[in-house]
Amino acid sequence: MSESTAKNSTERAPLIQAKRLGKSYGDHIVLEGISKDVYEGEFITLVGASGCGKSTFLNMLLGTEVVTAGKLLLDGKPIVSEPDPARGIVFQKYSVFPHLTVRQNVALGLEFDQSPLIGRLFGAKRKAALAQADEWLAAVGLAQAVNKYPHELSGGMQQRLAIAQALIKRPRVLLLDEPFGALDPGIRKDMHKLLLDLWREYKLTVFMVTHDIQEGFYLGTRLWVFDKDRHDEHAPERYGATVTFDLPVGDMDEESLNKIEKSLTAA
Ligand SMILES: Nc1ncnc2c1ncn2[C@@H]1O[C@H](COP(=O)(O)OP(=O)(O)OP(=O)(O)O)[C@@H](O)[C@H]1O
Repeated sequence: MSESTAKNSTERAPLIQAKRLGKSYGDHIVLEGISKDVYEGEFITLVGASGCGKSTFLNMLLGTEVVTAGKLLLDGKPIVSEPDPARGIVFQKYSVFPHLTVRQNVALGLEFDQSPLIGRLFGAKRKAALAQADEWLAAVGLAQAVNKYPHELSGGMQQRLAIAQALIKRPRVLLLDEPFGALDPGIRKDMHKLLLDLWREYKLTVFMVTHDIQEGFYLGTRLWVFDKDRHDEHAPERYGATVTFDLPVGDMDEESLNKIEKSLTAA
């Protein structure tokens, strides 16, 4: 990984750049001073205490939260403050239409893109969208479930559906906000394998929030720890969190690991 990072930095421009990035809600500073370059194909896992701003960071990448300090660039340009097919997101909770089949739910992403006013395609275009949905459902292991309704799926299957919904739009950046938090350990393992396979096959750049540090180490090529590096006891909202550790996975020494675990349990 460190070798590829060195190669990246000499040959390619970063896909995403955060420059002194910060986010506040009124007087509440949530994030501050984040300066990072991320290259295409990296897999960043984000860990940190609850409420420290991990989801807020993902939402700025997605464009649903505006940047309030510094810059956040995609391909050298500020991220527009609205969702874009270049960035897909998968949440822990599923967002599906219960009255539509699995296939229809996945095709819907294309229908809304190509027909924003009514969210519906007809004739050959609709057939093509349904065929693409089937391809993505096969890629995530749901080929047998295309005609089922969401309530007929297990938790793991629903999360596979959520991933297919995001991927049908061919995002370059996949944002995952604790996608496997609600799944049993065995199912989680299957989902890890699926995610790694998809990441490699489609050369995705992934940002994934997790509360499970082991998951962060196992899946990521880089692990970011969000924490405050300055505190004001009398005004806790005066300083925001930043990325206090940026670790190439695999290069972890015991001292860093102890510091991370301490910072995660301290808050
Ligand atoms: N729309 C908003 N308006 C005001 N404050 C907000 C808003 N969204 C988030 N916050 C605050 O920003 C802080 C960071 O929230 P965020 O959800 O990003 O944390 P997190 O690290 O993802 O937490 P968790 O791990 O519990 O999901 C919290 O204090 C939260 O209350």
